[in-house]
Amino acid sequence: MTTVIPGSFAAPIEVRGLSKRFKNVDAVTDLGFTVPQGSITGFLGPNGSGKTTTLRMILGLVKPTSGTSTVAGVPIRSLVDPARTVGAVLDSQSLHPNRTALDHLKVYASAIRVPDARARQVLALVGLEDVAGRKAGGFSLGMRQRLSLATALLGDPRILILDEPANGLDPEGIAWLREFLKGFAASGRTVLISSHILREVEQTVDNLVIVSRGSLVYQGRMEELRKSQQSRLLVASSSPAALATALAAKGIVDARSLADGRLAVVGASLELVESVAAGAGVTIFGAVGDHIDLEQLFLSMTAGQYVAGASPAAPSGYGPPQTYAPQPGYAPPGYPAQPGYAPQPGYGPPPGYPAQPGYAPPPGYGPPPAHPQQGPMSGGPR
Ligand SMILES: Nc1ncnc2c1ncn2[C@@H]1O[C@H](COP(=O)(O)OP(=O)(O)OP(=O)(O)O)[C@@H](O)[C@H]1O
Repeated sequence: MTTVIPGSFAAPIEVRGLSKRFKNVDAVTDLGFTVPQGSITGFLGPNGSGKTTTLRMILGLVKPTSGTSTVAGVPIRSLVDPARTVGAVLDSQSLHPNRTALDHLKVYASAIRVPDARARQVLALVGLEDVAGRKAGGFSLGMRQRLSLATALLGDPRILILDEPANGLDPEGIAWLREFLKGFAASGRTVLISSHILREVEQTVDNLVIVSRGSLVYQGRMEELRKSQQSRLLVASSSPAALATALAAKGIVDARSLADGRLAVVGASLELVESVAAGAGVTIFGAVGDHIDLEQLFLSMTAGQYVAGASPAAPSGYGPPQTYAPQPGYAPPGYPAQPGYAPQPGYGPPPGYPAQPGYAPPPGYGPPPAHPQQGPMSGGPR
């Protein structure tokens, strides 16, 4: 059961008309979506479709060319205590190799002014307490991912943003992450998790935002997308046209001719098709079941066949749900209009966040100078 956090009426993450152009590359174009509270929202798209750029804009690490985004109802730079509202992992590779897991966490605990004791707590949360004294340089990819996640959890945030956290994880690691995130969301908190492989997050996410070439192609609940998957029968017969007519007379109207001469029939069993064919004097030469899986659907959506707001155009009768709009209830009534987002010169993480790799913070800003490599919001501006 989802717990609603009192007083938090704004959507955890709201993106409106967001665009980013890098010189001559349109990385993100007029993107809009809402991440519902308590959801684990998968942010999916092929490599280069603008996911990381979007996450960086939401986190205030990249200045949008146009559009707005809010976290907990306000532009991220307006959050009073950002690390306690949102934790993010953008790059788990940027851990200092000679620093122990515990020391790494203490550095960032100090930067966001949480007690050192919290470092041990988050290590336990991600199952790394046994390697607290080991240097991160010797960590496997999975351990690095966990340590990055622990860093993001230091401020006990109610929103987590994770960029490809399942990347390179083995099935056991993915299963662990799934259970962790489900537990996180079950307490009413919210996760936005990106991936370029639907299968990787299919069992984890309950809501989806799918992008292709920087634009939205689908937004909605996972179960809606699942429902759109239908099995069909591919029937070879002596007269596809006569069979289609006979099926239509029995109320089976979704029967289409394929280029190979077979009839693709949706919503009828083989027994029914055989009996209708027999009644119409049509001979069936053979029939096979055909099931399109979610990954195929995802690939077809991101191959540019579908556009946001349009009806699916797949000739085979398969496609995503007809409406790509947010689900009812996902945009709370009375949700306040977003103020214009006016990024500051020298755009970067909001005050209260440690420095990011590649990010040049103002003097005196960020964690201890030795190795400002990662924090509750890791990664740097591009
Ligand atoms: N700093 C930059 N300068 C120029 N182009 C950039 C920059 N950052 C990203 N891009 C381009 O913007 C597009 C979107 O990249 P982005 O990294 O956001 O996509 P992505 O969906 O996260 O991809 P991946 O899954 O490979 O990380 C790509 O064409 C990329 O080359």
